[in-house]
Amino acid sequence: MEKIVFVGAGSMAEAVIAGICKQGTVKTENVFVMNRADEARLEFLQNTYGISIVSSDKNELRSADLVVLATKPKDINTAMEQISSLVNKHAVILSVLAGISIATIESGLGKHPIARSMPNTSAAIGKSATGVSWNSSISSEEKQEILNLLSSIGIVAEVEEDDLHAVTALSGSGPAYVYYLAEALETAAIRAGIEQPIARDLIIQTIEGAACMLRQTQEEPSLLRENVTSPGGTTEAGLQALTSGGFHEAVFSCIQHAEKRSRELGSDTVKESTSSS
Ligand SMILES: NC(=O)C1=CN([C@@H]2O[C@H](COP(=O)(O)OP(=O)(O)OC[C@H]3O[C@@H](n4cnc5c(N)ncnc54)[C@H](O)[C@@H]3O)[C@@H](O)[C@H]2O)C=CC1
Ligand SMILES: O=C(O)[C@@H]1CCC=N1
Repeated sequence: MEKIVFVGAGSMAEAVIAGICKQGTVKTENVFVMNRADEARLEFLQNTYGISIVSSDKNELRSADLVVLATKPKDINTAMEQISSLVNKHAVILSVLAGISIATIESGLGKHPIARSMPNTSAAIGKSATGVSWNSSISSEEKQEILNLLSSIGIVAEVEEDDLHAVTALSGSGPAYVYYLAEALETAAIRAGIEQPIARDLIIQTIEGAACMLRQTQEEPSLLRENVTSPGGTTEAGLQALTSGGFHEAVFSCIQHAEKRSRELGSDTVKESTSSS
């Protein structure tokens, strides 16, 4: 896919742009970006990644091979109204929006080949964990091109469309849970007397080391946990505190609430488009 237009120029668009530009997946001069109103933001992306800004007549959409939808879910109906008459009828559409169904995109833009994906912000360093599903109009060549593009920003799993809500809860939002854990560990470490920069370094290495152990050893997380946990030792004492603090219930509830919210984002958008038509 030669020419790519990003509709929406926020954090997720930047993470994908950074990933594909760094990996050399596409030529930067063939990547265009537009947003609602923030010229300074577009200039920042242009200066940082060497990509181009969509012109005021949005003519680039007419010749785009791939249009990436990257607005907030609440803004997608308006965005689709603004671009639908301009988008090249052969263009593949790649959505990164939480909750928004393929059917909603088809009703906004017509019958295009559509890939609905859920990456995460680690795309910026080629480490996204992305889920993707397809509509029936997409060809196997187009699927392969999207898989190549998404693989350049991390790992990709093809899933049923309905499972994207759970994928969103798990790996779309997932980096935030890990950062939240890092914040809590750092606060606790400082309270225990460790200097902040030292605490930060130890935490980063601990998270990275544990993730690498999971990948490289291919062992069960429970076995790796048991290997750390000496009977009557410090880890056992720490884990007991997590268990009695409701750790499992909290994690279960976290994923459940995030998944539910993803479903709501989709149905809010459908309601909004029905009430405005
Ligand atoms: N931030 C994250 O970690 C992730 C976000 N997502 C999804 O990515 C999408 C974007 O999220 P963020 O980048 O965080 O949001 P953001 O608020 O940073 O960016 C949204 C962008 O859309 C633009 N926009 C709004 N209306 C527009 C219109 N009519 N035409 C053109 N551009 C328009 C805004 O100007 C802004 O540049 C969301 O749908 C979210 O669900 C998916 C995975 C992870
Ligand atoms: O919080 C959100 O709704 C988006 C989707 C996944 C990550 N951020």
